[in-house]
Amino acid sequence: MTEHLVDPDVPRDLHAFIAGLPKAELHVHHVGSASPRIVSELAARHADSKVPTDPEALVDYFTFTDFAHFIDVYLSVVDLIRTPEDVRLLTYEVARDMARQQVRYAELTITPFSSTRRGIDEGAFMDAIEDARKAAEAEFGTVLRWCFDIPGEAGLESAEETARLATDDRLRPEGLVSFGLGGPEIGVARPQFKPYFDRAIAAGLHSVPHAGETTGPQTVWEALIDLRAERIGHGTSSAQDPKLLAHLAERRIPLEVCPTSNIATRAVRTLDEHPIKEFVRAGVPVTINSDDPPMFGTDLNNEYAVAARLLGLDERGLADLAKNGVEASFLDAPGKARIADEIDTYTAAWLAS
Ligand SMILES: O=C(O)c1cccc(C(=O)CC[C@H]2O[C@@H](n3cnc4c(=O)[nH]cnc43)[C@H](O)[C@@H]2O)c1
Ligand SMILES: [Zn+2]
Repeated sequence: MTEHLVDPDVPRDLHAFIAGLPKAELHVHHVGSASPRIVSELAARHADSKVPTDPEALVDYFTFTDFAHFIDVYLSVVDLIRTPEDVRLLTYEVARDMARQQVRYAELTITPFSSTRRGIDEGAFMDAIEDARKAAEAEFGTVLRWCFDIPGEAGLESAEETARLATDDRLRPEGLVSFGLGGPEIGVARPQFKPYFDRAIAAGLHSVPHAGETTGPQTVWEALIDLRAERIGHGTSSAQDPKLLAHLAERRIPLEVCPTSNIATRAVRTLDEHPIKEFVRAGVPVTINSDDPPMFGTDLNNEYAVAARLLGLDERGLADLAKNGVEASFLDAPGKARIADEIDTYTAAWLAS
């Protein structure tokens, strides 16, 4: 258990249960998962960077005034990823951190445009993530899949490049399962990305845009209608629209909820005001995720502890939440059944002990 992340309002044995619970993570960013250990190593490799090398100083550096400030800091860490070897190191080490939290399966959101525009060769980039994926699965037992996302604020040039990298048969990596849209939402209308999502969907990818993180429920409707979203990244403002909640519940469209992220970027004022309870009450499938965990001073286990507190969950409730993540994933049916069985076996053994 990571001591600094122990929520005093959650019993210690529930923290211990969460720490051992097999989990799937569906909303977590590649660069945003770089721990102080990884950031320090990359910053030391590239000494001209303004990113601190001292893990202690990173805590202050990762304190954000608003979403725009978060993106500025995020891009300064992106600037540390300069070579295919940096890409491989980041990916492999992120998987190691996930395995320590009993993450069995993760869909990692990667922004290839940010790397290719900084001069990393596209083929070498794909080889680096695939090499790390295979090594991580063999060595840590964590299965990684990729979501390639458009960094919305970088415009349609980035959308074109992301769609090309995701759909070109010579480049498209084996682990790619979905297509997303990230970055700021204010001033970056979702419908303009429809042609790129159409191409990705035609190529067999699932649609998982961010929507309703920093804007209202209309953005979530646009993600559903224009981008044919199968899951919604965040979807926080959906709580403001009862018809939207009913639609998400009826169509079984999961929300990728990341509670601590929403506080860190000031999208929600306090955890107690987080709408996760409304989502559950409305019957919307809720999954728990960490988004950019070290940047937000959290990890997936802590997000489950936060959810346990906000939703009043015991071990069985937490196991159901973990199974929501498995069910909402893009794993095949035997893969889902394997992790769900593992969750049940673990929970039964825990309750019997
Ligand atoms: O890479 C560039 O050169 C570049 C230029 C202009 C704009 C951008 C971006 O907008 C990058 C945003 C980046 O942020 C990622 N991200 C991480 N966490 C979140 C989140 O909670 N909500 C939205 N976006 C997030 C996202 O994957 C983009 O890659 C880049
Ligand atoms: Zn995100």
